Amino acid sequence: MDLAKELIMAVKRSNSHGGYGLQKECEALVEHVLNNMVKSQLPLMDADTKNDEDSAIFREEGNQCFVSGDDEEAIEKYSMSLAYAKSRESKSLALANRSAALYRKQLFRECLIDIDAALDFGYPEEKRKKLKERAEKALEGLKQLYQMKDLNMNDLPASKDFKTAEMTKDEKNLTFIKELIDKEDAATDEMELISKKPANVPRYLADENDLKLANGPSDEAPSISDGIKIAYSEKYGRHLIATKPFEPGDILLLEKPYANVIYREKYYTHCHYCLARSYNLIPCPHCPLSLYCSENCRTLAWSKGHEIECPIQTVLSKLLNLDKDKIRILTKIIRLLLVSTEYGTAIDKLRKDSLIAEKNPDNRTAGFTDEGVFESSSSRSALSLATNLAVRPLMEISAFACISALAIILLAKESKLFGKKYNPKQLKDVVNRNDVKYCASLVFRNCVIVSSNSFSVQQEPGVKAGSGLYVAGSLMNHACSPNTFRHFDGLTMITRALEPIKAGDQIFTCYGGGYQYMSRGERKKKMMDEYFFDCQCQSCVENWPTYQEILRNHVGSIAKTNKDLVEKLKPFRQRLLENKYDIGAVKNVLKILYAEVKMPCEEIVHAIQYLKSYYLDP
Ligand SMILES: C[S@@+](CC[C@H](N)C(=O)[O-])C[C@H]1O[C@@H](n2cnc3c(N)ncnc32)[C@H](O)[C@@H]1O
Repeated sequence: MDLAKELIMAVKRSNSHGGYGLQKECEALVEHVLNNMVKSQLPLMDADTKNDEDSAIFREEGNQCFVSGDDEEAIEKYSMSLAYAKSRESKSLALANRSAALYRKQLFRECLIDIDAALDFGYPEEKRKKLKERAEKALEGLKQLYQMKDLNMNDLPASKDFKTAEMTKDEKNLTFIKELIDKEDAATDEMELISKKPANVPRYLADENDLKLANGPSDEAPSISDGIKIAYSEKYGRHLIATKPFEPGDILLLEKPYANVIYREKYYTHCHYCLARSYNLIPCPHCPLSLYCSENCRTLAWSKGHEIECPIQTVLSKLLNLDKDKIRILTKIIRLLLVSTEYGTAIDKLRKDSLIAEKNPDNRTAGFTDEGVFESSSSRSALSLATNLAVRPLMEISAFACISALAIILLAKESKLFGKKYNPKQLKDVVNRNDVKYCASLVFRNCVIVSSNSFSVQQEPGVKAGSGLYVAGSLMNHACSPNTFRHFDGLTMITRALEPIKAGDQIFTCYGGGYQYMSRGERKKKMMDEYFFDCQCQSCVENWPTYQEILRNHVGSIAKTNKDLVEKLKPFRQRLLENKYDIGAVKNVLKILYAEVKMPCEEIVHAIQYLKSYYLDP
């Protein structure tokens, strides 16, 4: 058996449940791959940089989309053009063109911000007349929009979404737009109208006022409700068990991500830092790949990793033989390394902490801090998440080891994480340094941790903008018919009860293979291939029909068989006919139905859809 295979087998044999207990084996494996990699010819590392030629190409593509009436696509292309633009003139052209598409999309506020920025960047004098006319029309449009909404400018709500501090420099100054508005009094009102963003308060917050865990936070895991405990068993690994009852809609987990990244396909539509959809993206001044919704996000991102990631990202984007999945995993493992080592300043501290964590033989409390807490922001807790190393195929472990070695080479060559940037000749020595070897083992562990534990961040229903590592959320096991569902407030993941939950029930989430849309065979295969377990949830054991089949065949319907129950539900049905978002009525329907009938049942399926729409509909 060759050495690499022997090292992989050692990793598999380490048989640790979570991320701890395999440090030595991981380090040996990645060290071996790293040493081979630096001895061989490294791939050409060309950087994707800002340049006016590419900016012009994307601007032209944007123009074609604009002419064909596709404003969304045009805005995205113009954002690309802005990101690649090097000269002030190219930036002004991209911004001016984006403002045209924004105007047509009736995004008047965003249109005005772009016009102002275009003028600020020195938009060519001979074309300014048209731009200023657009600004006047956009201002008019904005006023009409507010009148239509019957909103007094003074009533514009200063919601929690209105982040004054996060407005871009251009938003705050709006110098040129100010010049357009001549009367002083009017100018104040109109400037207010442009800079104040109408609040977009989610429906549930209007009712609930604030997001709060049902029963408050637990002492052992503050992101989890006090009515839930962390448990461990051979069959389920770590998992969550209710110790108190919950009603549909109750918040069971409320958690910010330990680390998050944007998906590549959202680079030019979403903020790289907070993952919000933005039509006014502003670019990183150094690379053509990262854009932000505000100056505040741009500044925060720089100090929280982008300074290190920026040069790596530009090289990654041009590396041959790297498909989308490999780039995605590389981005995630580098981000996780940066967060856990506090951007390279705490490598030694983390190594010492790992030694303490490795000594805990108890699978249930693996990753608990010295204070006995499973903490969403703690590196010790994050690095304790399930790795599935013992059951992963050899090929996958070997691919992860190669990806990890590549990550370390990129970090050593392109960033100053290890003190300075090293040239190819120096790499042989660098990779044998203890801190570098430790980081190599960490990125390898990160590969297996993120592949078993990441959640997609969906701030708008159905739109997966990026991926986050939610440490406490990762303790939830999967069921194809889960008793919870998730939604997002910014980056915060909110997990709510979908049905009445009893003390003693396990808390399940769905990893993506729901019974509603997938056959049992497909689901079981997905769970085995991606998460290495044989799903034994109720919908798998009983082979429930899909949603479509339940609705088409009226599966389990009470309409004809249970007249008393139908009568009991009548007042709530009436309320829902009048207002589909009457959450009190939905919760009552679910409580009554679950007490008297079993799934699969057509009426429960309907009620679940009402519950989800209340929290998920825009
Ligand atoms: C996100 S983790 C969940 C927490 C994990 N049980 C632990 O011990 O940390 C995902 C892994 O948990 C295990 N798992 C998840 N759902 C399961 C289920 N329904 N039955 C058995 N194992 C499950 C699988 O090993 C899966 O790869």
